[in-house]
Amino acid sequence: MKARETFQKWQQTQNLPAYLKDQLSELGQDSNWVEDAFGQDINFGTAGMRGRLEPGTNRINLYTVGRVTEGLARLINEKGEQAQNKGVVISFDSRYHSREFAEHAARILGNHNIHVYLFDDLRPTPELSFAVRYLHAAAGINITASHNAKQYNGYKVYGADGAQMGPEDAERVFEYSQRVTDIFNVQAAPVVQLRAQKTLQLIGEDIDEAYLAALKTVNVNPDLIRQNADKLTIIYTPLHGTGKMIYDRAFRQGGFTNVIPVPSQAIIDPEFPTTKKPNPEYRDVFDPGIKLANEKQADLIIATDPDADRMGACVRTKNGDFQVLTGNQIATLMIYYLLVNLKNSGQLASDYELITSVVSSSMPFKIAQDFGIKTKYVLTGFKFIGEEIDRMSKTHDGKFLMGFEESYGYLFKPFARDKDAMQGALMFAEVASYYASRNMTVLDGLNEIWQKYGTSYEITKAIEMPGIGGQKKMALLMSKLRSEHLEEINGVKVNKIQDFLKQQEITENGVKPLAGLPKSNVLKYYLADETWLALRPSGTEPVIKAYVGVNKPDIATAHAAAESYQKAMAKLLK
Ligand SMILES: O=P(O)(O)OC[C@H]1O[C@H](O)[C@H](O)[C@@H](O)[C@@H]1O
Repeated sequence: MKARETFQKWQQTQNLPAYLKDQLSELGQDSNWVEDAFGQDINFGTAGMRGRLEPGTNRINLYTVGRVTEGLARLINEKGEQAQNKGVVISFDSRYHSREFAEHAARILGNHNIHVYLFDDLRPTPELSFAVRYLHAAAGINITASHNAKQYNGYKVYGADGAQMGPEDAERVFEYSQRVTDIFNVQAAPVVQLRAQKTLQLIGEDIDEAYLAALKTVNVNPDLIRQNADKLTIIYTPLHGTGKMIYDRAFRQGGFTNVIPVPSQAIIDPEFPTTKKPNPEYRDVFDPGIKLANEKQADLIIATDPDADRMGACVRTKNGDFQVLTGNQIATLMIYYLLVNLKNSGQLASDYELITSVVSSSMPFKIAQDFGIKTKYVLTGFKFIGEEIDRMSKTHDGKFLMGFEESYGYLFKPFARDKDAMQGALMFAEVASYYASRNMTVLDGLNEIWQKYGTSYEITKAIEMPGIGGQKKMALLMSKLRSEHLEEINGVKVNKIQDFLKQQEITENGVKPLAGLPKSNVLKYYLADETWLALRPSGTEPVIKAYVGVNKPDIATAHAAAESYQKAMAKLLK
């Protein structure tokens, strides 16, 4: 059906809630919006479905949530009674309509006789991942748009292993959802009936306790933490979201006794009023934390995004200012600390494995290789780290030590199979304790690592290309660059190009197949000066991402080089 016809059908639908009707008449004035919102069905990206909270088949609303849940329900029904009884765990974040969508999904699954465990209140994404495994459920759903702006919501789907569904399963859920002929008529059973039948079960504190018990296993040197607890004051912000539900107990039981929340950001609020985007990548989200840190003379601020899967940190510099660390820098500090600790305690084994994405820093890999452990690259999306952990657990080939992505995602203990900001926060606080025990700050620690391994510095830039026009532009740019086989960038020779879509590796000696990873629209360039560059359209936001990683003798040179490469990339994307 054409976009306009579908739009008209929505306009004529009687029972549409008033807020959607209002949005339809307001936004529907713009024909580009109609084309974008109704021209296609919203599909799975890097981390499930994500879109603006608006009417439309390419948006997140009660109907698109209903349709995809119906797809999941049919898939589970097809697997049979055992899968139905194992059930689905559902959680939600602090966004507008999150609870409503979660309950709607519960009622649709219940209508298919599928057992549902519904969290009684908002909870972190990693806790949902943990709960799927803990309850031996068949699947999980989380209603969240993670770190996106307040206008967004989303739908993450998990498999029985607790990882977000990989592309094949997600494709099946999508396919099944496409069999729904009337998006306005997906059947949902009444809550009272589902409760009476015991098909719908509420969960909450019971899972919190189990998750907290698991979180106790994350820190590797509790004595060190205890001995240095007084030296460390941590300011913590949940950025108006789910971290609020668990952080206090998690830090306290870990031995971190001086943790002070940022009051204005510890209010659960779908407006995210203190930020433009509640994303711990950005300096402005730390502003209230910096103010508090100055009052309390704290050197470290930890932030978790609204669904508490991303963790970021801001640290005091020598001149008293504050600096936001990149996800790569945080991961570098963490892996170095972990490996030093393993070595010092005589537990370092060569089958430990570090997993990261092809667009993350090469520094943690350099460190891991120096300590003689295994390393593995996967595509962007924590589900691929989840898949690799699953492979290891089945084959016993490799022992999971850490997974990370430059996008502020870390995991250490596989009781959760998605990035876990609570694990990240506990580990980073331990890293800070380690340096405090040596009368150093984490920035001193980073400098020490750079002196040993050389300075690596990465910048990721996201260039906005919204709507269907933006999608077309991104596709054109990628295919143009793909065909160009650039020989130099910014005056430096390109030694190798990896094309993850064509699965080819291009060097001056010709074209070789690139094996080992599924197809993905990513181009990666390796340059003669140890720089790598990558380009890919984001799977969670309407942006194209340009990644630059340089390796230089010192940080000032590295900064300058990375900026200059970013400018060169921006020109390529004109
Ligand atoms: O670059 P994108 O496709 O937007 O994805 C960026 C990140 O988004 C989410 O946080 C996913 O959970 C991550 O796995 C991913 O790295």
